[in-house]
Formats: sequence, structure tokens, C-alpha cells
Amino acid sequence: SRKEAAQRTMKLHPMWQQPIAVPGGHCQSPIDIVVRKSVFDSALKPLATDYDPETCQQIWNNGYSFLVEYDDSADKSTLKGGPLQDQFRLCQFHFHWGESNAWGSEHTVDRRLFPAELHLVHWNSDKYSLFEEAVSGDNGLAVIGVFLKVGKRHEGLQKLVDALPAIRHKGSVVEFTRFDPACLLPSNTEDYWTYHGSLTTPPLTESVTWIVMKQHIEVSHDQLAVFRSLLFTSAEEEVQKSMVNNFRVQQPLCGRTVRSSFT
Ligand SMILES: NS(=O)(=O)c1ccc2oc(=S)[nH]c2c1
Ligand SMILES: [Zn+2]
Repeated sequence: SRKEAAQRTMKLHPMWQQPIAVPGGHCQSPIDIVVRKSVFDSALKPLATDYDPETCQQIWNNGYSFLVEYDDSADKSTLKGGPLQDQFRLCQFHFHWGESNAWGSEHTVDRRLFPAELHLVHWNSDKYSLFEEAVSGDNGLAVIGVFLKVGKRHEGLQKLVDALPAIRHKGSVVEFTRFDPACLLPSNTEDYWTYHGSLTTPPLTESVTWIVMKQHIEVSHDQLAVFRSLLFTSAEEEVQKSMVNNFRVQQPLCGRTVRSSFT
């Protein structure tokens, strides 16, 4: 029946299970950043990250992406500055990528696509006591987006790439310690765009201050190929699906202003 066909389609590609747009959502992410329409704001400060590698705990495949999770039970790995008034705690980072190097990022810059995008996820520990509360709260989250380009090998990323074969299937987790996420930030953390948006995967809540770095980082073709060796599916499923194209399509700006920290 049509229903079964729809269910088969949904099963085939987990990303289609997402609603394309949230009913009534006017602050959805990702977006296309139109550079010439962004507004310079001289009050925007450089990012102030203070990450403790000792808070790194595990890496796991959640069936959408792979997450590197940090102990966020205290203010040990924090983000301040930039457009933020409060202090935010790092809870995890993850990536979105394509099946080819031609696409994969969630945000675009003047419609330019990148092969992948890193998201460093932080929650407002001045206002909330748990990530789960901040997810649906006002000014709850701050996510730093960093574009990846294919070029020279990223030495800091290799430790993470080497851990991926152990978490090929959805639901697998391995211990992952002493990883400093600051090594994944571009050298220039002064230049970024910022706007109010949402999570790009369910629950798609509009609680995010997005900080998208202007400068990209470079990773090698081979490093990105290992991302694509991951699977959306768990070990028990008979049809294995490669974890690729795990990005959401750009959403309407709905009159929002994108500010830039640079001219
Ligand atoms: N892709 S993302 O917008 O950075 C993002 C960050 C954190 C999240 O937590 C849940 S639940 N879904 C999420 C999506
Ligand atoms: Zn993300």
C-alpha cells in the first residue's frame, strides 16, 4: 500500500524522517549566509573558548552522525564571548557530510557548499542546569559551525578518525579521552557570522545562537572517506546504509538578520 511504501522510504533514509520544516517555525536552521546582506556589528567580540581535554569521555554513533561527548557536569569546558552574554558549557561535537566532496555542509555561504561541517554544541549554564532543559529553552544553546574543505591532512583529527571503525554501526560507543576540540577550530576565531536559529535535527527547537566561522579547516580526502564508512544502521539490520548526506536542507531566513564580526 502507499502507507507501506512511505514507511519503506522512511526506513531507507533516516534523514527523510525529519519534518522538512517545523509547522510555524520562523527561526529554522541551517540557512544560506548571504555575505553582502550580513550586518557588521562592532560589539561582537572574539570567541573565548576554554576547553579541558580531560572532560572528553566517549565517541558514539547515534544513527545520524557520530558524537564526541564531554563531561558537562561542571564549568570545565566553556565558551564565552562572541555574541554571547552568558557562559556556555561544551557537551558534544559532531559533523555533517556528503557522499561526495561536492556537498555535505548544512550552512552555505553565498550558496557555496562545503564537503562537511563541524558543530560544537554548548548549553547556557548560567540559565539552565542540564542540556535537556536548555534544548527547548530561550537562549539555551550556542553552536559553533566550522566548514571543512578537502586538502591537507588534519593531524589533530586523525585520533578521532582512527576511532571511527570501532563505532561503524548505530548505537555503538567506545571510550574516547583527552581530545582537545580547540584543535578543530580555525586559526582565526575573530571572524564569524551569527544569527538566531534552531537545531538542524529533531527536535528542531529554536533555542540556538549560531556562530558560523568564516575561516574553514582542511582535512584530507582519506580522512573524510572514513566518515563515509560509518553506517546509519545498527548491526542487526539486514540492509546496511552508509552514513552520508546527513545534513538538513537550508531553511527560509524569514526576515532574520545575520550579523558579522568583521567587515
Ligand atoms: N545539528 S545541531 O543543530 O548542531 C544539533 C545539536 C544538538 C542537538 O541535540 C539534539 S537532540 N539534536 C541536536 C542537533
Ligand atoms: Zn549538527
